[in-house]
Amino acid sequence: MFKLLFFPENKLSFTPVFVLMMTFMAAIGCSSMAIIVNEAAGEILEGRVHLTHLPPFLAALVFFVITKRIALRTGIDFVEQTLEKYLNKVGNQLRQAELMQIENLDKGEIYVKMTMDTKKISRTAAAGINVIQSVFTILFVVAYIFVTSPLSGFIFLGLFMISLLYYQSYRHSLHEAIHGAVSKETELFDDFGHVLDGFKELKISHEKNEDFFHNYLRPLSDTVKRLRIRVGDKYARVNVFSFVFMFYLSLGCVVFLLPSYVPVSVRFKVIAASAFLWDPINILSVSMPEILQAYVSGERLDQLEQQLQVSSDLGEFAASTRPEDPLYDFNEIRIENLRFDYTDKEGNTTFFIGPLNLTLKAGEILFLKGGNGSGKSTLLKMLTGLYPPRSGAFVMDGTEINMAEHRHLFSVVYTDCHLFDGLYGIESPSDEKVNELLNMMGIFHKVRWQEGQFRYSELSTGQRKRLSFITALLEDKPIYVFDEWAAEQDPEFRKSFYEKLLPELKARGKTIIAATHDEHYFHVADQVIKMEYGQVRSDA
Ligand SMILES: Nc1ncnc2c1ncn2[C@@H]1O[C@H](COP(=O)(O)OP(=O)(O)OP(=O)(O)O)[C@@H](O)[C@H]1O
Repeated sequence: MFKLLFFPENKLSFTPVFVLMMTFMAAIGCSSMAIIVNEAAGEILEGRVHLTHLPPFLAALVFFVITKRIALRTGIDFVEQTLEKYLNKVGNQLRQAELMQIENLDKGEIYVKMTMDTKKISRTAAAGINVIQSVFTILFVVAYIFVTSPLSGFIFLGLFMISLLYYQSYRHSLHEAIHGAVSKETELFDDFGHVLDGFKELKISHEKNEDFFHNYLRPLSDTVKRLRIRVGDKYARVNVFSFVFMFYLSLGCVVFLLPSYVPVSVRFKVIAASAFLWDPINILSVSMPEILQAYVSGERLDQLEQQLQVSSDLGEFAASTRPEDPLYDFNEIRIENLRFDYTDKEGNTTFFIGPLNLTLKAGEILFLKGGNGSGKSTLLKMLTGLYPPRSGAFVMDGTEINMAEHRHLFSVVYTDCHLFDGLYGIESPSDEKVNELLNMMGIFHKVRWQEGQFRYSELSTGQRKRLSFITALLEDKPIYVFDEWAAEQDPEFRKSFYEKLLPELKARGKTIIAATHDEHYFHVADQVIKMEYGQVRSDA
C-alpha cells in the first residue's frame, strides 16, 4: 500500500513529494509566526511597542494558510485516488483469480480489508499531513531556541532524542499489539456474519443460541476488548513518556537549571518559544495512534494483494487467457488420464479424482451419478476449466487444449448458483424472448424483466435455479452443465426438465453434462457414468 502511495510503478511519485514540500512550507509559515510573536513579545517586555512585526506576521499567516490548504487538499485527493486505484486493482485481481485461490480466502477478512482498512487509511490522510507539519514545526522552533540559547537548544534536542528512542523501542510491540487486535476484530466480524447467516438455526434452537452467544461470541468480543485496551495502554505509556513527559521535563530544565549567567530576556524568549511546541506535540500525540493503525491497515492490504497474486503453482493454467478467436465448434473432447487433488495447507492430498478417461461427443447428453462426496461437482469444476488438473490432458478433436482457455464453451448452473441482477456479457435479448422464457419456466408471475434487469422480491431455491437456467439459455453456449439442477424442482417440472428441456437443447446441437441422482430419467442420456471415491466406475 505504501509502495503504491509513494512508488507507483517503481518510480517515486511527484505528488507526495509536492505534498511534503507544501507541508514543509506550512511548517515554515507556522514557526515563523511563532518566532515573530516571540520577538514582538520580547519587545513588549522591554517596553517597546511598535508595529514593525505586524506585516511579516500577516505575511507568515497568509503563507501558512495557503500552503497548509494546498497540502491538505492535494494530500487528501492523492490518498483517495490511490485508494481508488488500490480497490480497482484488488477488484481486478479478484475477478481474475482462480477458483482455488478464492476458496482458500476468508471472505469476511476480504470485506474487512476492503472496507474498514481502506477507511482507516483514508481517515488518516489529514492527520498524516498534520503530523509531518508538526515534526517540521518542532524542528524549526527547536532550531530557533538553539540560536537564542544553544544550551537550551541542547536540552530540548537531547530530551526529544531520548523520547524518540523510547518511542522507537516500543514501536515494535505496539505494532504487534495493533496487529493482534485487528485480526481478532476481523474474527469477531466474521462471527457476526454467522449470527446473520445462521439466524434461522440460532432462532429455532434456544440451546444453540445461548451456547453460541455466551460461550463463543461473548468471549471473543471480550478478547477484542482486552486487546484494544492493551493497545491503548501501550500507546498511553509511550505517549505520556515520550511526548508529554519529555516536553515538560525540557521546560522545567530550562526554567530551573539554566545557569545564572544566561540573561533573563533570553530565558524569557526560550520559555515563550517552547510554548509554541505544545500544539505540535499535542498533534503528534493525538494522531500517532491513528497513523499506526493506518500503517497496520496498509500492511494488511499488502497481504491481501499478495494472496490474490496468481500462485506460481497454477502455472500455465492460470496464465491462460481467452483466445482472440475462440472456438465454438468441436466434435469431441477426450479426457485422458486426468487427475485432480485437493490438498491441505501442508500439501497433503485430502481427496483426489482420477486418473480419469472419458470421451464427450458434441450434441450428446452425459449424466454423472454417484453418492454424496463422490466427486461429481469437483469433476464438473475441472471439466469447465475452474480447477487445474494435476496431470493428464484434455484433447479437443485431436489437439491438446488448456481447459481454462475454453471456459467460454460452457454455460453452467451450479448447485449454489448466484443470480446477477442483469444479463452481463449477453447481447440484450428482446423483451418478448425473455418473457417467453420466464413463462416457459413458470416464473413469469414472480420475476419481471424491466430495463434490462430481472426484478423480483424473494425466490425459492427451485425458482432461483429456473432463473439461472434462463440465463444459461440466453448465453447460448455449446455445452451446458447442470449440477443437480432438478433436485429442488417439483415432480412436474423435473419431468419437463428431463423429457422436454434437455431433449430440446440436444436437438439444437447442444452438449449437456448433468450431475443427477434421478435414476428414473437416465433413459434420456446417451451416456451415464458413475463416480465413486473420485473414480469412474464401469457399472453405471
Ligand atoms: N474446496 C474443497 N477443498 C477441499 N476438499 C473439497 C472441496 N470441495 C469438496 N471437497 C471434498 O471433495 C470430495 C468430493 O466433493 P464433491 O463436492 O465433488 O462431491 P459430490 O459428488 O458433488 O457430492 P454431493 O452429491 O454431495 O454434491 C468430498 O469429500 C469433499 O469433502
